Amino acid sequence: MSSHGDPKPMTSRKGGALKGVAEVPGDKSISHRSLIFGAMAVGETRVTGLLEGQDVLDTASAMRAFGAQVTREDDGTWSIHGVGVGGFAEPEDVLDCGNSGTGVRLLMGAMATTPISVTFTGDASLRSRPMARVTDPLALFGTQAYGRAQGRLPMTLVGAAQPMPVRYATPVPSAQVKSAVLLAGLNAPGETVVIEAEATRDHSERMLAGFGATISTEVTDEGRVITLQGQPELRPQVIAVPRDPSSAAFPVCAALITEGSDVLVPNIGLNPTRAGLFETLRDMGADLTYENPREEGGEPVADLRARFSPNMKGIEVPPERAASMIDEYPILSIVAANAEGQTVMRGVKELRVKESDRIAAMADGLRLNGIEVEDGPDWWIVHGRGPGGVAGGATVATHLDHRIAMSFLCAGFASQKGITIDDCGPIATSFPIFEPLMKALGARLELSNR
Ligand SMILES: O=C(O)C1=C[C@@H](OP(=O)(O)O)[C@@H](O)[C@H](O)C1
Ligand SMILES: C=C(OP(=O)(O)O)C(=O)O
Repeated sequence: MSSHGDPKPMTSRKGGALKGVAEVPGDKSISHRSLIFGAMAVGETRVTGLLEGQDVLDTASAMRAFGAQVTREDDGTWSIHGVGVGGFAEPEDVLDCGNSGTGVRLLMGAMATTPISVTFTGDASLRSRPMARVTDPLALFGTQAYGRAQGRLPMTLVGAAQPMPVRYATPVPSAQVKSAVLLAGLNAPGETVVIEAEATRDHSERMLAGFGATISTEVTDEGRVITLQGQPELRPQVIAVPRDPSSAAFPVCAALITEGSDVLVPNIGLNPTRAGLFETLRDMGADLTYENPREEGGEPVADLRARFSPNMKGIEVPPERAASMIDEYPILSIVAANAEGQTVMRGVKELRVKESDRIAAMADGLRLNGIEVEDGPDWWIVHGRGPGGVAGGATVATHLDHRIAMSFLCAGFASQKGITIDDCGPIATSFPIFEPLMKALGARLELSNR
C-alpha cells in the first residue's frame, strides 16, 4: 500500500536498563517466500509465525490478485491454496507493493514466465529503487518490461509465452535478483542456472527444495552455482516461520549500548547467510551469547542473550561478511558510535539503494547527534565515542526507511539528550510490534507533537 498517513514523529530517551525477554516477529524473507511458493504449489500450504508486517501483507494481497486463495485463521495460521506453477491469473488492477523491494522483485520473477501483463508500483521509496537488476535477467527468458526512466516503477511486465531457460551470473550480490531468476525459471522448460560470486541469503534454495523442486548448489571457482529444473509440480508445505534475525538486531544492540541491560531474544535463526551482525558484535567485544543452540526445520537456531557491554572496540568489518548482514549496517553503526575507536565498513555500496541511501541517512543523523562519520561510494567509517558518547538532541530524517527509524530510536536510549525521528510509520513494514516490545523491556519511547 503506498498510501502512507501523516508522518508520526517519535522520541526515544535514556531511561533505565533494558531487561526481559524480547519475542520478535517472524522472518520477513521467509514470510514473503512462504506466500509466493505456497501460491505456486498445488493444494493448501499452512504457515505459522508469518510476519504480519505491511511488506508481507502487500505480498499476500498480490497473491490473491494472481488467483491464489489466501486467508488468515483466528489462531494466526495462514492458509494458501495455490494455483500451481504457470497458473497465475492476470491481476485486474495495478499491484501496489508498498515499501517492499523483496515483494516487488520476487513477484516480477514469479509472473515473468506466465503470459500475463502486470503493472507494479509502490510508495515513493520503492518508486526510486532500481528494477533493471531484475528486468535485465528476466528479459533473457523473453519477458518484456516497460517502466519509467532508469528502470523505475511504475512498470508493466509482459510475461514470456514461450520462455527459454536461462544461465545468469548476478552482477550484484542480491538474494532478490537470484530469487527472481529462480522463480522465473520455475515455469521455463529445462535447467535455469544462477551463479553468484558472493553467497547471499539462501532461503529460496532451501524452501524450493522443501516444496519438491529439483535444485542444487555447487561451490566452484565462479562462486555458488545454483541449478533448478523447470516446470516441477510444487507440493504444498506446512511452514513454521522462524523469528527474524534482522529484527532481533534491534533489542540486541539496544541492550549492548544501554547501561545495566540484560535481554534474552529467544529462538533466532542463525543461518550463516544471515548471522554476520552477531559475529561482528562479538568481534567488537559485545557480551552476546548463543544459549541453547539447536536445529529447527533444518536451520541452526539459538536464544540470544545480550548484556550491556561497556568495553566494545571499533573494528574493520570484513567486507566478505557484507551480504550476511546487509540490513544490519544501520544498527551496527549505532553500536559503533557507542564503542571506542573507528568502525570501518567497506564493500557496502548496496546500502545506497535500499529503502533509502542508508549510508547517507545514517551519516547525516549521526553527525547531527554529535558523531563524526566519513563516507565514500561504497564505504563509511564511524568514529565511536565510547559508552554513552552519543550527544543526541537532534531530529533525524528517516526517508521512509524502517531500519533508519528503529536504529535512531535505539540510539536515543543510550544518548545524553534523547533523539527524535521524523516518522515512525514505516516501522510497521517489518516490525509492527517494535514500540510495545521495546517498552516492555523498559525503553522510553513517546510519540512527539509536531
Ligand atoms: O531476498 C530477500 O528476502 C532480501 C534480500 C536483501 O536485499 P538484496 O537482495 O537487494 O540485497 C535484503 O536487503 C532484503 O531485506 C531481503
Ligand atoms: C532492504 C530491506 O527490504 P526490501 O529490500 O524488501 O525493501 C530491508 O528490510 O532492510
